[in-house]
Amino acid sequence: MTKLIGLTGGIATGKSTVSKLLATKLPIVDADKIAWQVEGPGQPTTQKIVAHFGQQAVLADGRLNRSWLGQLVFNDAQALQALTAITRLPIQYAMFEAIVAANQQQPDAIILDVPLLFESGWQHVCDQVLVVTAPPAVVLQRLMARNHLSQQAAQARIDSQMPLAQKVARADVVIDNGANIDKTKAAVLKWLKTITK
Ligand SMILES: CC(C)(COP(=O)(O)OP(=O)(O)OC[C@H]1O[C@@H](n2cnc3c(N)ncnc32)[C@H](O)[C@@H]1O)[C@@H](O)C(=O)NCCC(=O)NCCS
Ligand SMILES: Nc1ncnc2c1ncn2[C@@H]1O[C@H](COP(=O)(O)OP(=O)(O)OP(=O)(O)O)[C@@H](O)[C@H]1O
Repeated sequence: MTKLIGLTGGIATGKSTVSKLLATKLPIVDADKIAWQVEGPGQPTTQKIVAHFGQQAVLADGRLNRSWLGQLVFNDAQALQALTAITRLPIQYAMFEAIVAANQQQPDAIILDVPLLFESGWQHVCDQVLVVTAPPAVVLQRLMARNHLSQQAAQARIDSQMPLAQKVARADVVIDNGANIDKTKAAVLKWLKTITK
């Protein structure tokens, strides 16, 4: 039977990097990608975001104004809670659809790449949960570089999530992505052998 494998970790620890390594062997359901679709121009969820946060939440062409909204919610816990209350269920529903579609190929496992896996309760339907980690200073540097954020803005994003140590404590498997990518690749391939036929 197809296993459901949760893949999570702190922001910018390297979930997408690990997910890309796994994607060569297993189907991936990517919650961030699904969120982009659910929050696309004219989507019901986008309309609800505008109704709550105002017209500034979208750009002139109807796309979500991610930098404006990110700046707001990652510095205001109540705003983040309001956004999550609007987006959580539509994202989960779209994820169920993607899981059903992936299951048609009867793979050994389906990877659920979900940044907010524990916060959303997905661990309860997963056979195993993989948590990707890296040291705090490395995470901060990677986040600042990738998203062109100041140290303060990057730290605010990190602080808006469940602490990484709590995620690690709940992991079945910890993938350390603090060093170079070759080390991570070796760990991922080793784990993969335990899952695939
Ligand atoms: C706030 C938004 C507009 C910021 O967009 P931006 O392009 O700058 O960031 P991106 O979407 O790439 O998210 C980056 C990371 O932020 C973290 N993050 C995103 N949403 C949330 C949230 N609701 N709570 C805590 N952390 C979050 C995740 O680690 C994610 O990987 C965007 O993240 C969003 O719409 N979030 C709500 C949807 C959601 O919950 N997505 C997560 C799916 S599990
Ligand atoms: N082992 C590594 N060595 C150097 N840089 C890395 C390594 N792993 C990932 N990175 C870089 O760090 C940044 C964060 O990685 P990635 O996007 O995979 O994290 P993520 O956990 O998916 O992030 P988010 O939670 O924001 O979606 C990216 O710019 C990526 O290229």
